[in-house]
Amino acid sequence: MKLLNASQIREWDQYTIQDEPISSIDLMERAARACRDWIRRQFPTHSFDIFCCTGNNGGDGLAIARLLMLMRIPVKVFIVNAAGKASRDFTTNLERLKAIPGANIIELTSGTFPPPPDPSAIIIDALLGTGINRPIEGFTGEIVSFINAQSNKVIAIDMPSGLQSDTYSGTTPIIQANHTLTFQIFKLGLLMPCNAGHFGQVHVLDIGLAPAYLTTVESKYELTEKTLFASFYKTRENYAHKGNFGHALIIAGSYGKMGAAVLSTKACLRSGAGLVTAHVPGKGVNIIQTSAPEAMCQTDPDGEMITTIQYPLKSYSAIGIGPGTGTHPSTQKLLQHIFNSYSQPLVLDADALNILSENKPWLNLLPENSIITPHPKEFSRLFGEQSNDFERIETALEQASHLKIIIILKGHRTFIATPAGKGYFNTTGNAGMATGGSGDVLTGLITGLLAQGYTAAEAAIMGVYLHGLAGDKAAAVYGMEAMIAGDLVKKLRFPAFE
Ligand SMILES: NC(=O)C1=CN([C@@H]2O[C@H](COP(=O)(O)OP(=O)(O)OC[C@H]3O[C@@H](n4cnc5c(N)ncnc54)[C@H](O)[C@@H]3O)[C@@H](O)[C@H]2O)[C@@H](O)CC1
Ligand SMILES: [K+]
Repeated sequence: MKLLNASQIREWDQYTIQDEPISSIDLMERAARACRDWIRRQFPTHSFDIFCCTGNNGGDGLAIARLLMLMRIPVKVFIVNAAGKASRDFTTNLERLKAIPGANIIELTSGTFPPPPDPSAIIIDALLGTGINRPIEGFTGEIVSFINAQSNKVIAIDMPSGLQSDTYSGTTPIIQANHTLTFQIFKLGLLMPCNAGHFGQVHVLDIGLAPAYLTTVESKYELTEKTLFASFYKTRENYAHKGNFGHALIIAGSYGKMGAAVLSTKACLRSGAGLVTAHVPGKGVNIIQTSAPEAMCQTDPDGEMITTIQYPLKSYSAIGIGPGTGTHPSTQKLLQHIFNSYSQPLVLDADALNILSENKPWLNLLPENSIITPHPKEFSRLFGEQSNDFERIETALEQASHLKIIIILKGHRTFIATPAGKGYFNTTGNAGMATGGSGDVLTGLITGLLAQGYTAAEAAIMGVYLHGLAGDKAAAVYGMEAMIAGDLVKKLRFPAFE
């Protein structure tokens, strides 16, 4: 699914209004009904204090208030800056609400604050949505602070008021919601970790915008969903043999960190690679051969770390380097040798990234379409400190296109930057994956996908998606706390496509 910016979303609304056709007020009603249904399902016994400004987000709030009242649910409506310029659909919805007997509508002007809400009431924030084009100030800002100071649950409609959908919002007054009911599609601002305290849990509500618009619109960002995965996925031929699925080499491990080599080798085997070889320190041979008997093993002349490769690399269709290798100068020298002698894409993680951050000019030696998988700290060590998450993904895109590599910025919504200038946010995975060895599994998996002939961008997107999916399956069995990286390997599954 493409991600759209605020002006594209406005265009999508207008497209739907003309294409369906549907009037703007009826589209608002459809959005309000979707919110009412969600709210009723989640909070069937609560009362609601609904805060509205006078634009279309406020119009949504008024329509939700009316729909809840019609179900005999207690609702209070507060209109903030009632004297401000009202949108047409806000005005229509205000008339409709006033026509309901017993409608409790309170207009708030500068300096008048509402009484504290009933402790069991839920606050609905329908102050401002995607129309925001400047920081919230003045009385509206004071109302935002008033809402944030209450201990009541807050549901934001479309966007938490004050939160920009496309850019960094800074430290101006912004609603801190427990839930955000956003319309039709994720917004960039609802994917950024720095905004997590504002959006809470995000629920995308289908308001029936015309799907045809999405096929015509250009977007820099996309979500990795099953349909995207399916568009890359290569079905296996009945007569295929192991030679069709590449030979992956995993260079990993050091004394005390052989687990990293085991995890990435096993994940590489589960990726579907035809053959997998693990290059490990001499003393690690028994560990690998016992725990991953399906893999072959090359041993380093050094017993405890990786220093030398004495065989030609060109017979390997993909190489993954870094899990648990350490950063000893001999390992660094080997890495430089590989950069200079291997021309196919590499997958680099963990200590390989630490080595790169100590030798930044080597970034320019990376074979085209190599894949690096930094977490935010590793990313800063490689490319400098960023002041916020929006800046970080922009830098990732710039560096991916400058260095002609794929950058996988790991996090809750892992971001994949491609050299073509496109960015993908992953939709699978959970906080249980924040555990040692999880990254090693990802490295092995992506290396194995590359070895099978998937392009670097495809391997990165599929690998990250499958890795998260395995995490979700592991969390369903063990819970987020008890799951460990080895469970990700066990739970790796390719989705079934009809
Ligand atoms: N047909 C449509 O366009 C639909 C729109 N919908 C709702 O409409 C919202 C967008 O509505 P609007 O474009 O009217 O915008 P908003 O309701 O988000 O904001 C209203 C107006 O406030 C002003 N404003 C901007 N920044 C401000 C600030 N910091 N402080 C105070 N005022 C500020 C602007 O003039 C803006 O147009 C969406 O978020 C969604 O909730 C939904 O009803 C679905 C259908
Ligand atoms: K809002």
